[in-house]
Amino acid sequence: MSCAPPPPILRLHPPSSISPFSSPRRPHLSPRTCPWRLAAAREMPWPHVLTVAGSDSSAGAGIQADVKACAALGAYCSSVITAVTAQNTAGVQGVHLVPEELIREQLQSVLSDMSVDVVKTGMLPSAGIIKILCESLQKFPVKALVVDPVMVSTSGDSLSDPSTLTYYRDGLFAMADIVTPNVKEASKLLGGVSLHTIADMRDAAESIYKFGPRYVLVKGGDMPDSSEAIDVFYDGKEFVEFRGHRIKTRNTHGTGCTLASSIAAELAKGSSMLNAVQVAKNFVESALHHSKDLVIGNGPQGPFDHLFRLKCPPYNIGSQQRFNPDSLFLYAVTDSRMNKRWGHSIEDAVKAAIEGGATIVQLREKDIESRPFLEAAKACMEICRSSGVPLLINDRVDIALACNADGVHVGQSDISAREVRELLGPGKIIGVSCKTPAQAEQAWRDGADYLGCGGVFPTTTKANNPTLGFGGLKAVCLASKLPVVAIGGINATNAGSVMELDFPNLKGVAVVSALFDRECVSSETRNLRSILASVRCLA
Ligand SMILES: Nc1ncnc2c1ncn2[C@@H]1O[C@H](COP(=O)(O)OP(=O)(O)OP(=O)(O)O)[C@@H](O)[C@H]1O
Ligand SMILES: Cc1ncc(CO)c(N)n1
Ligand SMILES: [Mg+2]
Repeated sequence: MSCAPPPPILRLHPPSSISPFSSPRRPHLSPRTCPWRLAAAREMPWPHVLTVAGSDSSAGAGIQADVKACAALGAYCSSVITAVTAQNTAGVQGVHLVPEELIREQLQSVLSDMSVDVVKTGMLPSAGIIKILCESLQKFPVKALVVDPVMVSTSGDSLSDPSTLTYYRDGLFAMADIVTPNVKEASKLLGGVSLHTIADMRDAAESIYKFGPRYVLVKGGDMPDSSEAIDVFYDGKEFVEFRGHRIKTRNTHGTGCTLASSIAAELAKGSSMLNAVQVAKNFVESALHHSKDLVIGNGPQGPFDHLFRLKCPPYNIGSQQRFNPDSLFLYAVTDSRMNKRWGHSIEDAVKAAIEGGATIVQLREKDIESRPFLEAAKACMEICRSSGVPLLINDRVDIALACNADGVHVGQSDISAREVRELLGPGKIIGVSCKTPAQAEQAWRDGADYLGCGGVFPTTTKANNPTLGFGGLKAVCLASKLPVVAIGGINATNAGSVMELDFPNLKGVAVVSALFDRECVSSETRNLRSILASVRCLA
């Protein structure tokens, strides 16, 4: 079958009413009327954020920041430009508004054709522009709307007309999933109240919530004299304080735009709001950290590097699958002493576990020298890659980096998941051993992918490891926003009872001695897998 390519964009007709450069109206095509869509055998959805914002000539904030942040987080970003600003690291020198009809036209062009998941707004400089946006969103509803009510630049220059306040409060906010003012903007929205403390930020979030958004995040980036950058989140019932390290740097131009578009990107990828805000907050903090010493421009406030992860060594775009929590179903954790006892090499043990149906493997080698460990890890990587089973390394980030493992598992006394994430980059899997709801919360905040919770039963594999029982496991599962794998004393006799607990985020069991302190690792694994499968199907 031959597929016609998209027609070229021709400008053969007389100029339209909008500007001498605009092309004639072309019909808005639906997928069914696009012959070239048939060319794709398997269509892959691409999370899509549309930013409706102003251009920043210094490219640290505005549309330019939004496009970079979305790209860094794996979302496509289209843009409707509301204004063109002349800015640099010293401040805003000029602002020119795009004609309202052309803004309407841009919205129509993108929203009618491009399957936008989330709209994020930045600089909406006039009341008329907000009105046009509300109308367009009514015509083309999207999954979520993130409103960053940009009013004043950090340099103190005004970026919106005072008449917009009413249109934000009485129009756009009611359509918004989240509104993200900084303290100055929150104050303006509330008629000039002064905000100095966290308690003030909470009060402001509560008042702004009354305008109708589903969530409010009052950002504290500009709160003076704090070693932490604290943002206050409110969902109408509860407050959550998002606390991060305050990075000492002049390069904070565009943090607000970046935070809002990162939230939008995560929502477009399917995250919950709380998770999206946490990922966005971590992303801004990491970007500032990696950019703190960069120098661009001579003014007081410089841009930062949204694409810092491209410079991180293990950033292998496309080489890894995204973490699939179902891979925790039967988690095989190796132990060198057990292997020695049975005369197995690490490679043989891993091969046998995979043959028997292990769905993820962790090398937990506590008494082996670094060099032979790395050699074995490289060999295990080949085995795991060829079978599509992820391989994680316990604790040793250096070994994981050197063998390009799929991730690292850390305990409470190892370096934190946040630090591991910094070292490994975004594409790797990070697991954390947790015994309490508080540890589970921290692991999620630190950017981990899953929790190992135990010991569920008494175990001899790990010394001084208190037993949690089903009660402790339940408490962690209920508190955890991450998938959980149960560990500790699990074997063929009791694995079924763990799976029968049926907590939604309890994805599987991790086993050490039940597989590796045995002569035939593959048949032990096969047996355990069939026990697990008799309780729960692996999706
Ligand atoms: N120095 C810093 N270190 C760490 N995080 C910061 C720092 N400055 C701001 N942030 C964080 O960046 C995010 C954006 O908040 P901020 O208050 O700076 O927004 P904003 O004033 O709208 O930014 P801008 O207008 O410059 O784009 C928040 O999560 C805030 O906590
Ligand atoms: C265009 C634009 N949007 C937003 C901000 C806020 O940082 C800015 N400085 N410039
Ligand atoms: Mg801002």
